Amino acid sequence: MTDVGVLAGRALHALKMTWQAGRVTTLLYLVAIVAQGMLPAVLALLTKWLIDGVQRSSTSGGDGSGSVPEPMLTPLQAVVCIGVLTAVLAALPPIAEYLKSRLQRGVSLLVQYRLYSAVSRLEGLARFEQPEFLDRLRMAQQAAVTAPEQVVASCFGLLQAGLTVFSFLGVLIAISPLMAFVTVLAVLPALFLQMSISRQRSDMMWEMSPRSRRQLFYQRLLFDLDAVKETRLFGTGRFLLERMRNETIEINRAEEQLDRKTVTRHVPLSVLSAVVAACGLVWIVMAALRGEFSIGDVSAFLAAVAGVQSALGGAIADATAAYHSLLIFGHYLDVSSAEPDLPRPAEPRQLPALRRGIRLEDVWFRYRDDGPWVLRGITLTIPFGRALALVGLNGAGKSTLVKLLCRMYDPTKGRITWDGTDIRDVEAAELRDRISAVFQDFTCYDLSVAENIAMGDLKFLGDVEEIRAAAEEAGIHPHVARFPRGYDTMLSRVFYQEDESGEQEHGVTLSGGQWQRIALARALIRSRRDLLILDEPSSGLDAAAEQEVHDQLRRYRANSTSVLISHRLGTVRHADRIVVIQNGKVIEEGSHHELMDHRGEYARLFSLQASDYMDSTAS
Ligand SMILES: Nc1ncnc2c1ncn2[C@@H]1O[C@H](COP(=O)(O)OP(=O)(O)OP(=O)(O)O)[C@@H](O)[C@H]1O
Repeated sequence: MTDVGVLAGRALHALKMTWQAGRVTTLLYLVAIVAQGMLPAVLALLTKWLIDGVQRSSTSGGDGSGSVPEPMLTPLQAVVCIGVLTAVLAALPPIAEYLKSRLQRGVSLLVQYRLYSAVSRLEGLARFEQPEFLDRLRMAQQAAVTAPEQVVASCFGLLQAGLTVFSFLGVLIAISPLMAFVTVLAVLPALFLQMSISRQRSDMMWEMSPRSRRQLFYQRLLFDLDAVKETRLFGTGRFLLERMRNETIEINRAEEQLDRKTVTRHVPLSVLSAVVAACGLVWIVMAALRGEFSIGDVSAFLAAVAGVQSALGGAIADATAAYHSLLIFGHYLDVSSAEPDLPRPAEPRQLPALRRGIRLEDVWFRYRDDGPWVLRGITLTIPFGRALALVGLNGAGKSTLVKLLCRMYDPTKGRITWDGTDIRDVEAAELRDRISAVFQDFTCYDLSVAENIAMGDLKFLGDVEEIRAAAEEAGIHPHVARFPRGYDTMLSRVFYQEDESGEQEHGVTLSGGQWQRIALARALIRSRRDLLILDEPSSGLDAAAEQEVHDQLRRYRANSTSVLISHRLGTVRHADRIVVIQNGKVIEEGSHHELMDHRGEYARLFSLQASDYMDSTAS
């Protein structure tokens, strides 16, 4: 159970955000809530005065005598006030609703912006691979949209209910303290029951949240475009559907149990509350018949019992909603205040333009403290102005090494230097600004061709010449030239684009190889960077295209510092230096000819691939 102090802190935080989202709106909303909370009791009091005034006039001929106390207003004044206040009370709900929606929109904007800014401040990748963080992030995304507004709405709802209850009790105490006591007594049993049930409901929702997350996961697999392909082919749709159904059944079962408990306890307690209220009514009617209370008092009592009961019911519902929202809001606060995942240098150093080279010195790395070592004491140099190739079997650690070069993670042991400067002493953003890359698992953005390419360097967004030059270097320009709207063509299956007349039209779907060229163009538009990383840049290309892209890249890489990873050894043979990695260690290093003469792993792999081609041509 989360502690009350923590929940109060979160509620204050949510209220502060609401205030920041719109001060005037918050104040107006508060006024509307206070008015809505107090007006019913004021109306009950006015009604009592009206009835008492009418009774006095009818029993004493208007001379003001008799057992009924003299009301503060004449019947006419009371009627006018009742009319005006009833009109105000009728107008308030839509106004309050409008103010609430306005606040909700402001808060959502603020909260979402803060959440996603906090997520973008995480510079490394490690957090995004922790299931616990991802779960929290998912809950925080949910919370970002709904929780603050729910917390605020619930807090204001509680305030309104509290005001209604206290103002009714105030009216009753003025008539008779005993009557106020009977009213409270009548609602107490139901109140305790609701409190206990609401706590159990919140706990149940919390316990069920892992199931709800799994339910969402299966749901997504059932309509996600990439997943649908496999679920159709492998026929796994029904299997996933069943799993989703089972999660839902379990959640429903827990809800059903609690609902049954609520009904079986609620019915007798509600009856008890009604009996106490009825006894109170009998008592007050008897007392009125004895002349101890006026008819106005009886009417105020009836209004107060109904008002207090319904307000308390509303208050409990609001408290339950607030409790649940505050639990979820905790995830938002955790994520938005998450510490940086990569240690920041106390006094960041400037990164000089690369002149000598990048060096890995005895670099050890594992993804988790309890995981296996992926890199085991790698020492190698990427010389300035030279092309280095990394070669090795699947899982050898090549991509991991590249991620360390970009400082997506820090080495567990050892260091990486840039002309002698440890890259941990430099701001990660400054380091990355010096690097361009095509990753093995590059991103396909549902954006236009031009935007997809300019994502490599946003200063070229809108610069048609630069975008086209990068596309030509990557060999995608001839394809783009055939697209209906050239570089403005949307590359998406899930979004439409609008033509000049505002009509929606389909975008273009690219092949894997075409996407790879777009990713290459994105890396190439990031020109004049110190280091170019190419992790399998041509794996999806046909043989002729691969040859063409590599010839192009060779010209592009001449005299610049680059790292190329490829399983096609024919494409790495021209590199100035080739490093062979096996099980996270460098086992061979040299030029293509040196390594072939050495007759080690590289020579074995190269001959294997070459013989494969030879066999194919021979047969
Ligand atoms: N994010 C990660 N978390 C945990 N382990 C990982 C992660 N990424 C990679 N690994 C593990 O690290 C090892 C090296 O993976 P890496 O991707 O660096 O190999 P690679 O040489 O690039 O392989 P390939 O040629 O298949 O691309 C593998 O055993 C892999 O399972």
